[in-house]
Amino acid sequence: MGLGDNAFFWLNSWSSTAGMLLIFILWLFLWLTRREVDEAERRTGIPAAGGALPLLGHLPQVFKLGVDDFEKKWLRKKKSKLLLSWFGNSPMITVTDPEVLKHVLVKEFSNFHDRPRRNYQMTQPPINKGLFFNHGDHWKRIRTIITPTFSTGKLKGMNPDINRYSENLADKMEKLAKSKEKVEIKRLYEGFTLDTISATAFGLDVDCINNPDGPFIKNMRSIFEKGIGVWRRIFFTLGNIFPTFIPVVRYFKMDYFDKDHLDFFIRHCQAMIEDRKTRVSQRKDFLQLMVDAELEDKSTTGPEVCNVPNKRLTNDEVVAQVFMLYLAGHETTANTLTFVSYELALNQEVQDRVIQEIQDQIGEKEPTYENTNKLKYMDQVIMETLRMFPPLTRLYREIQETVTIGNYTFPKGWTVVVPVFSIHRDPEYWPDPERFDPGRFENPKSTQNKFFYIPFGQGPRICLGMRLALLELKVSLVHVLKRVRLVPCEETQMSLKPVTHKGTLISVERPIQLGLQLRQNEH
Ligand code: HEM
Repeated sequence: MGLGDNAFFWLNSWSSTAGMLLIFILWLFLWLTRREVDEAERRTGIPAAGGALPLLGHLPQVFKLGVDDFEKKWLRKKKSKLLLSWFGNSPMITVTDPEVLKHVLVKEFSNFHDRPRRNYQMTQPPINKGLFFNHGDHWKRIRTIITPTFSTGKLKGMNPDINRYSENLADKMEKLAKSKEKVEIKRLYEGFTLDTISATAFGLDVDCINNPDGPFIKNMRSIFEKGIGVWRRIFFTLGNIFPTFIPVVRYFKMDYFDKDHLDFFIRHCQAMIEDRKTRVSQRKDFLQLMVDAELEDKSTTGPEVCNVPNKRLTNDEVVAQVFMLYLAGHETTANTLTFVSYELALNQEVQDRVIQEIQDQIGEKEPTYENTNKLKYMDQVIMETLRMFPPLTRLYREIQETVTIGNYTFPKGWTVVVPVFSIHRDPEYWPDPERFDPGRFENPKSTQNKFFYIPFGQGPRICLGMRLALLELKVSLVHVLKRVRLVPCEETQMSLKPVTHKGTLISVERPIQLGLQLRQNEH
């Protein structure tokens, strides 16, 4: 054997040894992962999805199937209503059992009161002081302070603003109907919800429907519509999957929202707060109510002492709450109006009944908080739409302390996922779930406190703006349906498969287009 042969022999045997070592390491990792999964199943009493990979967990399956189908596949396979899975190295417990959900969202609330802390950790101040991101005593204090700003009396005070912008919306739709233009319906509703939230939050008259290029509203649109860009998306995904990556996101001051546009909003909001503090204002918008709440009790210590039930909000906290109202109240309501309109266009007999009810109950009067309460069938239509298209498709909770519910153990620090969209389309609770049928809600009690219907969440962390949203939805629909009939056009998809895997908010692949017909020609 020559020198070259020798080298070849060593190289050959080195590479086969390295290969063996690699296989062994891979096997070891797989074995350790398998052991971790077995141990987690044993500890929690909850079956785990198969095929977990080292480091990645079930991510490859989630990317391949979409998160809802991934969960459905394994829940079915394991014949279970709870499922364990790993997103990277974050353990998740998916819960679809209404009985267990009752405990998670209400009965054992003290153990599940927060959304995962990574949401808060990956959002920069002051925006992370908003109610949605807040946790523990901070959340409790802020929720207590701002809840009265959504009282029945305050909502009634906002009714005239909602009517004004609904009227604008109906005018615009009437014009479009006259010119026989088909419309991308969500664009209109987004303008309407931005107008309404600007008026109710700030007292700002932006008239986004007719004047979409005003500086403030252009800025708000940019915050919500610009998207977060590739790099930020990568950083956030990594932070979500590997919590150890969160300090990197924080170090680079990565924010979910575009910094320049956000700074514009913060400056604007702070100037308005200063103005409201120095001038007596008659306005009863959210900004004023929050500034008043801050001034109500000057005797208490600073808000940093979170377990003191004081009623003071700092300027930063007021800014964060107002921003959050935009964030939580804009897209959710616009989406719901879009899907209601889509279903009414496709189900003309339902639309006829809603129109008849408006005529019977409201007639030529202005829609108000009181008289819209009489629109029982419209309620059913809205409820059924929220069943089929819940704007928030998933809820998340972080487990505070290890707790046992029935036969299951929920370990501290793990995340509970509530797949609202899947629960709302589960045939066990909703026969023929793909069919739009407002009749399901004929008896409103049939779904009250039932944890298989949770479009606004449930328990102490339920949507704070629920009643405002319902008022906005009903008042605007009254104005619109008095003037125009919603009809399908050539571009309207006859069946809609919502997208639920691109984040928590529901969306559709292609924008929904509808036709509009003047109602005055109907008689
Ligand atoms: C149809 C419209 C809406 C739907 C379906 C909706 C749904 C939801 C859901 C599912 C949650 C999470 C609940 C949970 O985690 O248990 C939530 C939270 C919240 N929503 Fe809404 N929402 C809507 C409109 C609004 C509006 C108009 C506002 C205010 C202007 C608002 C303000 C909030 C706030 C502040 C939270 C956070 C509550 C907390 O963490 O304590 N929402 N909403």
